Amino acid sequence: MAAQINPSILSADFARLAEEARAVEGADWLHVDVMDNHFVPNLTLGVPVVESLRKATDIPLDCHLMIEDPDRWAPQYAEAGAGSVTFHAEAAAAPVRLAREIRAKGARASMALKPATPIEPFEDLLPELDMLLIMTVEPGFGGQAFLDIMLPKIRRTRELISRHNLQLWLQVDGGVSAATIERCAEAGADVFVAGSAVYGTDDPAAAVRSLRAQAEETMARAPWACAH
Ligand SMILES: O=C(CO)[C@@H](O)[C@H](O)COP(=O)(O)O
Ligand SMILES: [Fe+2]
Repeated sequence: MAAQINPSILSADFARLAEEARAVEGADWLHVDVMDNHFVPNLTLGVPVVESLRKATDIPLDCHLMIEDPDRWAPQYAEAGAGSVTFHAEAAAAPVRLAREIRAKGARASMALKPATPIEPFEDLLPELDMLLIMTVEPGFGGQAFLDIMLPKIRRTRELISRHNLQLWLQVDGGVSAATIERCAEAGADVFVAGSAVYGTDDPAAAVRSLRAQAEETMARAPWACAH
């Protein structure tokens, strides 16, 4: 079973984003953290940068919107060229309508849960999504410590995906590194965001390959993956 590794550019050099995208050649997606300084206490980038990044790399863009009012703004990221658009459940007024609008624009629809947000209330929505993002840190910053207390939520989410026989990807985001990726894969994640664990190294592309090998080795013996 394939693991997907999505380097987060939040840990890259924003003055050299095109070069930093080239530095992770071979990554499955480029994770683009959009922050508005309202939903989270940090400000990063918006649609114009996504449009430029789209022209600068062939790696598909995985936009993680940590913004208020995604119902209004999220479709514009699909139009800007994002291959996947993640909105936060805590910020969306109408998540089903928003997921359908993102899909209608040709992008994969994804929803994120902050650490304190349970998965169970969203069980019936899962068929409307292509990916679910479980935050393993509080959103807003890279380089934070992984929250092990999120592992049960990853397991419960994987169980829901299996029970309903969904093709939903399960992404983890925050503190994912060589020290934590195996726990995430064992619990049921199959898409892994890594910012500081990739861009904090001398060879980001090698870090991507190494993380993917670790995740796939773990998935190969994980009961949930064998049941697929
Ligand atoms: O969305 C976020 C932070 O809010 C993440 O995508 C971080 O950018 C991941 O960085 P690391 O924890 O891997 O350094
Ligand atoms: Fe993110």
